[in-house]
Amino acid sequence: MSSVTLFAAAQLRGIVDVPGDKSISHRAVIFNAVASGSARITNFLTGADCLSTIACIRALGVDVTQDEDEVHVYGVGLQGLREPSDVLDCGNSGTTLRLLAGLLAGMPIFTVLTGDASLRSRPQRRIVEPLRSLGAQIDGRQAGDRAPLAVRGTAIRGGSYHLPVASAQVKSALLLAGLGGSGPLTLTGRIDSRDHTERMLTAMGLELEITPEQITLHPPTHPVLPYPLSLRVPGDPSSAAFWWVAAAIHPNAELTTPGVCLNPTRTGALDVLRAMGAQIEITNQRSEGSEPVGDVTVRSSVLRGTEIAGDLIPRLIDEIPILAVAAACAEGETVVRDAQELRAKETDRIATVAEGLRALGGHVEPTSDGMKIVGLGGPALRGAQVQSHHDHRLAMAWAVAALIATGETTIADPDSAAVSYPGFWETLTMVQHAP
Ligand SMILES: O=C(O)C1=C[C@@H](OP(=O)(O)O)[C@@H](O)[C@H](O)C1
Ligand SMILES: C=C(OP(=O)(O)O)C(=O)O
Repeated sequence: MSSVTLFAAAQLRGIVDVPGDKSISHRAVIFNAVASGSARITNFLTGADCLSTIACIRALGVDVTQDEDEVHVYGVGLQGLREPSDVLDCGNSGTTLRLLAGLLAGMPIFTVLTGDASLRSRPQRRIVEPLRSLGAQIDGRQAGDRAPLAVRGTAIRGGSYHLPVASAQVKSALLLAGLGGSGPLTLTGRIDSRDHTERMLTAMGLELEITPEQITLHPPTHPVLPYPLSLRVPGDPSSAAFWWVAAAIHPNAELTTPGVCLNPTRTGALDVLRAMGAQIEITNQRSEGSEPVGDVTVRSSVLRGTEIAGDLIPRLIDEIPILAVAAACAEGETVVRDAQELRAKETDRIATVAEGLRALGGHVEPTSDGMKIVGLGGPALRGAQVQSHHDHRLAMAWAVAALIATGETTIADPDSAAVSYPGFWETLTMVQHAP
């Protein structure tokens, strides 16, 4: 489909089972690939990014079966990955490329990691430099800053690294390299990004010492480690956020997203929506495997502007495009700061969010590390032609805007939503027609 045309919705109602979390789905396959047995993963995200991870792991000689959202991974142990006969295609997925680069840095095989045009334009020095400091032999275009990356697996040293940016991909790449290291690896600095890697590796029997200041990983001393980890993947809060904002900005709405991951490193969007005055109810809070989950209901709300900055940023980085739509419909100004990481995503999301919101009648000023949005004082966007630039989060953010915009909204390249949210467009129709 080259474009989709949408109109405002009369109402939004229903229970939306958002797909499994993308970060946890990637990790469940990658970590279990080097475990000492087989694992069953349910509610796996079948988005294109996680399917890229499965394809790469299979190319490394690991049996992975997939039947809809149920995946079985037959782990080969830390010594068992096979050298692939071709390059590994990570598609659009930064998580796939960066986590695999870290894991493969310490394996006795040669691999080349590449991806689509967007992924090949994203910075990789952030993983290449720290991995090299641990002894990794890794190179790529632009002195190692751009994929394709060539990884000549070698002995990895223990040591320490100070993370300058709060990136879970960098943190995880280093921890995965450390699994094959000759001694403990300590990470300091910005370790406050999503912590699924730490939770899952701990659940797989590895020894991690975690304090607010540092993480130390001890390489496994027994071949039975890591143990396989079967799990049900909780719902993805980054996907649920589209429905939370849709319900908050629409004047006749109530949407519930059950079973969403409520890991505190992921709940920044809920905190911001609450600060903006959104009516949010969280029920049925429980633990699923290593993660807290709960059911989130959001109702029509009157929103006011807020500040999104500092430590909040890593807790909602992927939700900024949809939070910008909420800000455009609020009363007063919203300022996003400290979010220069947005420029290193599938698109430069400071530039592309500002462009799209302006086309829809929003008042947005991009800044070097974020944006200023002067709200329209209510759901007063107007339909327009908007670009998704093949960025899944933009395609879905503009679809939510269309639900309250006047006239018709045409979104180019809507299929990119399937990178993280297969079924998004069907659900968009469903919530408008639920009784
Ligand atoms: O580790 C992960 O699963 C992810 C980390 C984040 O990226 P950074 O590590 O670049 O912040 C996020 O944007 C991405 O969607 C998923
Ligand atoms: C940035 C994202 O993913 P990745 O870095 O894995 O491509 C995203 O899903 O918004």
